[in-house]
Amino acid sequence: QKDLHYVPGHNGMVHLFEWKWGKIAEECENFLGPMGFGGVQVSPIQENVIIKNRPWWERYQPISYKWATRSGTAKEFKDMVRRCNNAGVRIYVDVVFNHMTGNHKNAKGTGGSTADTQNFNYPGVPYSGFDFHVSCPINNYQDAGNVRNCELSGLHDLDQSKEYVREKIVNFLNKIIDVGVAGYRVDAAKHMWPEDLKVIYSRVKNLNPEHNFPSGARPYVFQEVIDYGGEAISKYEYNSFGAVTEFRYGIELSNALNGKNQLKWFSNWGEAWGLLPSQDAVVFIDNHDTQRGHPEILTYKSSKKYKAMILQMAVAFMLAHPYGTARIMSSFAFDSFDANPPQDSIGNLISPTINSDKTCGNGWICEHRWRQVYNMVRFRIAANNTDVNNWWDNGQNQIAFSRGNAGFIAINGDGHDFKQHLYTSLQPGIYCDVISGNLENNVCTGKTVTVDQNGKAYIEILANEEDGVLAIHRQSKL
Ligand SMILES: O=C(/C=C/c1ccc(O)c(O)c1)N[C@@H](Cc1ccc(O)cc1)C(=O)NCCCOc1c(-c2ccc(O)c(O)c2)oc2cc(O)cc(O)c2c1=O
Ligand SMILES: [Ca+2]
Repeated sequence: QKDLHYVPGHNGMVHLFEWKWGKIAEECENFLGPMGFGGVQVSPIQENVIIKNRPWWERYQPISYKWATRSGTAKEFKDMVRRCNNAGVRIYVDVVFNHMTGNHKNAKGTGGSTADTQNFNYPGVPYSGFDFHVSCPINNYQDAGNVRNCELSGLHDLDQSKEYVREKIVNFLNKIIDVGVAGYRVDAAKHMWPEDLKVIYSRVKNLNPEHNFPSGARPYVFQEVIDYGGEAISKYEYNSFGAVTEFRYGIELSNALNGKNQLKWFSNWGEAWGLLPSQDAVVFIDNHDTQRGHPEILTYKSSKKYKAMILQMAVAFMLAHPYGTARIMSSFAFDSFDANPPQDSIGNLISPTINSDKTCGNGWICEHRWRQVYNMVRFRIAANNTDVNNWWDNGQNQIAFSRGNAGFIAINGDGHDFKQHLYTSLQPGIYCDVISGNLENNVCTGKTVTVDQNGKAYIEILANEEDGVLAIHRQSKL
């Protein structure tokens, strides 16, 4: 019997990677709330070790469970959760409890804690040698025991089968629930035993009713299990007691839009492709790790405008399709794997500036502020609880489908024009295409689409157009 998890509105969440708490609060009030985004995944809130040059992955080396990072203080975090909840945007915390740090001489944390890492001593928790697995390297992904009980990239591996360790983790997770958070992203879940995770989650409180959650609602827990297939550990070991990140989603869709797969095959996209059950899956195109380690996966890194276009097409498809809970990556520009987030000369994070055209500056990409992205989040809201209907394709990479009688999308992945009269199943009327523009002051700033008395419309996406997508829905009707 699955817990009633509190599932975010299927209108999508955005990962505001490395944003400061105060800035997230503003973004909730000024943009995400008004645009209908379901939630925000924030970077780890627990104190991490300070590493020279401040690589982004220093935040994945905890030194204590104090809420003290470069994103802000405990007070700033609490205030951000309150403001985002009030704006109708839920907060999901990236929690790191598989491990602590690697070996660092004179280790110092972002909250001032010290640790004797060579001797597994973390007074800030406190943890000592007894709380860790004996040091061994993870070196065999065909051996489930090795992957769970040894050190991931040299990071000291906690033993979650120990009552004392469970107690420290559960206390950390419950304090987060107390301030109104809606759930967690569990980092490196693949490296922890499912039965230990099940016990830990069962001890976490229900969501705090003071933040208008349904009474008895359970935290929405989504677990990072990097499973492309072929390893001893499977994503299906984790989805009976929580949601799981579906890593195959981004790969398959990127392949299709990179021409290695044909879009026509996506007519049965979902479990039939070996993906997790829809209600257990968190889906995304790229994430903070794949952006850096997997060049074949689409990212904002638009060395060519073309790349940016097909990322948008992939995100548009993800948001138009009902499968899974969609997460959008919002990044900072980087030119090397380890690159630090935008920071000043003394290591303080520099927040994005918001330009008059709603885009971001200061080295932040803000994919969630791209018109094609936020408009497709609104499409997802308008199409909530409907299925994929009226699938059409041209046998290659031109596809179209409806979502009940609430929405209709067409995608041109071929190198030639898309010109078709198609049944949209929408009410007759004039609709604004939300990819090429907005519905503003009762005018379409982009294309208009006329749906006739029979629900049919002429759909045109020329090969040389900037966006290979056309999308209309019941909220974009004049
Ligand atoms: O590349 C990285 C960091 C990557 C990373 C960080 C957080 C994540 O959630 C993640 O998915 C990846 N870290 C760099 C640099 C590094 C960091 C620490 C260290 O002790 C040594 C090196 C790196 O080259 N790491 C080795 C390859 C990536 O191996 C890591 C993985 C990982 C990658 C692929 C998998 O299939 C998998 O199951 C786990 O997860 C982490 C989780 C962490 O919480 C902290 C980590 O350091 C890591 C992590 O090093
Ligand atoms: Ca482990």
